[in-house]
Amino acid sequence: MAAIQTKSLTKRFGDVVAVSDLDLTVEEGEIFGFLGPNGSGKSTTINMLLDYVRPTDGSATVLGYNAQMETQAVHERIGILPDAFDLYGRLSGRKHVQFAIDSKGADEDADDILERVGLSSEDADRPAGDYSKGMRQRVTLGMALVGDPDLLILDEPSSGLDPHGVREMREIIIAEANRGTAVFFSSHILSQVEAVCDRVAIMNKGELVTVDTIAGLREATGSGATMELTVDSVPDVSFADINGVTNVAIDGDRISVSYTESSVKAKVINRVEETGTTVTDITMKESSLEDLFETYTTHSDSQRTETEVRT
Ligand SMILES: Nc1ncnc2c1ncn2[C@@H]1O[C@H](COP(=O)(O)OP(=O)(O)OP(=O)(O)O)[C@@H](O)[C@H]1O
Repeated sequence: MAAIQTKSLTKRFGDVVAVSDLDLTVEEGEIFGFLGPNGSGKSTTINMLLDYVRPTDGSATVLGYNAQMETQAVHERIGILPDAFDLYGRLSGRKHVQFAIDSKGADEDADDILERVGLSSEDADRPAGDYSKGMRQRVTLGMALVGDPDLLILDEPSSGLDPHGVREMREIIIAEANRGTAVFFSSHILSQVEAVCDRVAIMNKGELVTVDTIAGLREATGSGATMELTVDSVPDVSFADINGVTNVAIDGDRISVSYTESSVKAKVINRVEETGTTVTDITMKESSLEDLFETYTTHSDSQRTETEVRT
């Protein structure tokens, strides 16, 4: 059973097509990144999964339950970290978590949950009105973890966090996934997605432009990595027969080889050294996730398909 499955899911607000014909499957236990620039339809999709917004067309299931017809069953089995959740300033973090435990009828220990999200006992007893953004995120995430959900839906879990907070949030997400929980999270902080996600979907202007692993995206866009070799003499070799080499450029004593498969590196170096040339230095340049993201989302026509990207 899929954690999330949407079929032709569509939402129009008047003339604006916020989400168009979305077919998406998130498997059980998977960490799935839902990416896209502002206004690309991420929140609207999440809101349809939670039945906060009704689709114009299409359907969605969450943990096998119909998101529109079996909303209560969905909400009982998932944990949600909304985009902007206000804590009650006068209540402590511990009281918030305890409140979530009581209202879900769960029998968990608030302290265990607070420990899982890294909120110290001292901080947990202070009023939430005094909390930093990172501490508020921890409490909200703690509330989402109550009831041991099979799926966590996190809308921009890292927004407003400093790099340290982002790293900690990432560690919490990985720890929860290791407990078997599927995690579906929207983000535009691409480096975070790269570090934790099994797969990512990229939305642009309401349309799904691709679903793949990060490695798969690199391969599909041909924007793999470049290895630059500094050599003591320029060898007379060709790399054309090496699978995965996409470009070769020679400039003085430097040979730049772009490739999409990492096995290429050793083959290229061997080929150069077989000619008697000595490689004196090697530097690597991987295209960043930002580059990949740009490739998929800055196209003027959002109707682009995976096949077009590949060519
Ligand atoms: N209630 C609404 N009424 C009218 N238009 C809406 C409504 N909600 C969203 N939209 C529009 O739908 C489109 C998708 O918005 P959505 O909030 O889903 O994008 P997003 O990818 O979550 O963006 P962000 O990263 O900024 O949160 C936008 O053009 C937005 O203006």
